[in-house]
Amino acid sequence: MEELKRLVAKEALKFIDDDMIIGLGTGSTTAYFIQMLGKKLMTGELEDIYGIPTSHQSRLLALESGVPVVSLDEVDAIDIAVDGADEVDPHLNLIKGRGAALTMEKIIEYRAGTFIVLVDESKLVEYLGQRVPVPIEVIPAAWRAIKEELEVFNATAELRMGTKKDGPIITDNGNFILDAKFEKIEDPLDMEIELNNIPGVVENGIFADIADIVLVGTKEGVKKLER
Ligand SMILES: O=C(CO)[C@H](O)[C@H](O)COP(=O)(O)O
Repeated sequence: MEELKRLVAKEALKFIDDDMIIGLGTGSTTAYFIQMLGKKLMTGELEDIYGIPTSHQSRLLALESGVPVVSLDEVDAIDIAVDGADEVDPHLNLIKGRGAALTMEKIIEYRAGTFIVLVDESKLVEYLGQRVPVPIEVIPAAWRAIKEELEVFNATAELRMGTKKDGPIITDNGNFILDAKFEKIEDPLDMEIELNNIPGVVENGIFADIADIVLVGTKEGVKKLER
């Protein structure tokens, strides 16, 4: 599995040129990409690259790997964003947010000229919601009301708990995460909009219609899917 992650990360580097502003995703697959990008900058194979991190994780890793970082308000445009995903459907709609960084990820990736997604073939699904719940970032005071309101969509939601912390996890933005299990998401774009219409929802992990390219790591090599 780690080999497949490395493989797609290496493939993503082929899309990178000098003078680019790159959205840096969060998670274990993108971590390989950030480290490889750092190496190319150190050897001089790439120059004048700036990364826009989508989380504390990607920011710290970029700094450690020698990738200079800037924030969204310092740039006019983002050339490319590279990130992982938890599910990819046949139309390249995604579920993201296992790493709880979905809000900043969507802010950056929505605005990127090209959004490249890195997954292994186990993440390909027939419909969204097949394997994983949809993470929803919520304002802490509203978590219980939102959990109950999600029943309208036949979803059962759990407050995500910390592992090396007592109580719920706190996102980079100071909020909670509800993991909402849906029976089947028939219309990802509609559901993405509906969820964001609930007062107290900051953002949800359905990324409909924004991925341009999905690089899929398989035992036979990397497959490129395009929208
Ligand atoms: O959405 C994410 C973090 O919020 C990740 O990109 C997603 O969970 C995939 O992670 P990994 O590459 O470790 O499987």
